[in-house]
Amino acid sequence: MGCIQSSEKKNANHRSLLLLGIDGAGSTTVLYQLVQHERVETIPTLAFNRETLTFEGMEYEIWDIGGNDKVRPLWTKYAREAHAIIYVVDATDKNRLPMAAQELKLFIDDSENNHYPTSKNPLLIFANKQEMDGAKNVDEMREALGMDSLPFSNYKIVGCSAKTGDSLNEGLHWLTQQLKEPE
Ligand SMILES: Nc1nc2c(ncn2[C@@H]2O[C@H](COP(=O)(O)OP(=O)(O)OP(=O)(O)O)[C@@H](O)[C@H]2O)c(=O)[nH]1
Ligand SMILES: [Mg+2]
Repeated sequence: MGCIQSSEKKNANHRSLLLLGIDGAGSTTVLYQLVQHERVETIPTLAFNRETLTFEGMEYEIWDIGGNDKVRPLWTKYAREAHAIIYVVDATDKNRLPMAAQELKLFIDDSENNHYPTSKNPLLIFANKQEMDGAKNVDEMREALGMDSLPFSNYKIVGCSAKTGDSLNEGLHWLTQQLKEPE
């Protein structure tokens, strides 16, 4: 296992995305909804899943890294060559929201040490499982994740449901706008 390597990197429309989130947040479900437009039965990701997706003219290589606490230390290793991060949070899991916030902060601190420019690159947060009762909305998530104290100047939180596919494309559309070369 190592950092992201790609022979396609020279393509001006190629971008690597890192899909992260603590275990059970739904990152693998997000991945396959984006790529296959269907909800797949998942098992916990022990290492990573890698898929490619063409979206609005961008050729994405998406790396979904497991969120189990044994795998989390690998997040920063994959971050070096990523152009953007998608962080998936289970908006219904109030007990584990502090952990999701803490892991995002740790990732950022660690990434800065690895020279990953988290303060410049865009961050998309999916507040997932919105179709369930009691899911926290975007404002509640911003507060729960302590976004005001994180060094991201360019982030967006999108409420979504990976189960139904709702609003995933809205999030990816925003990210694509951020990643396009200025004309
Ligand atoms: N209700 C609901 N369940 C979801 C949604 N997204 C994912 N799930 C469920 O949440 C569970 C975990 O989903 P995964 O996609 O495997 O989670 P993960 O973040 O990849 O977890 P790890 O691989 O362990 O890091 C599964 O039972 C999914 O079906 C959603 O939008 N709504
Ligand atoms: Mg997974």
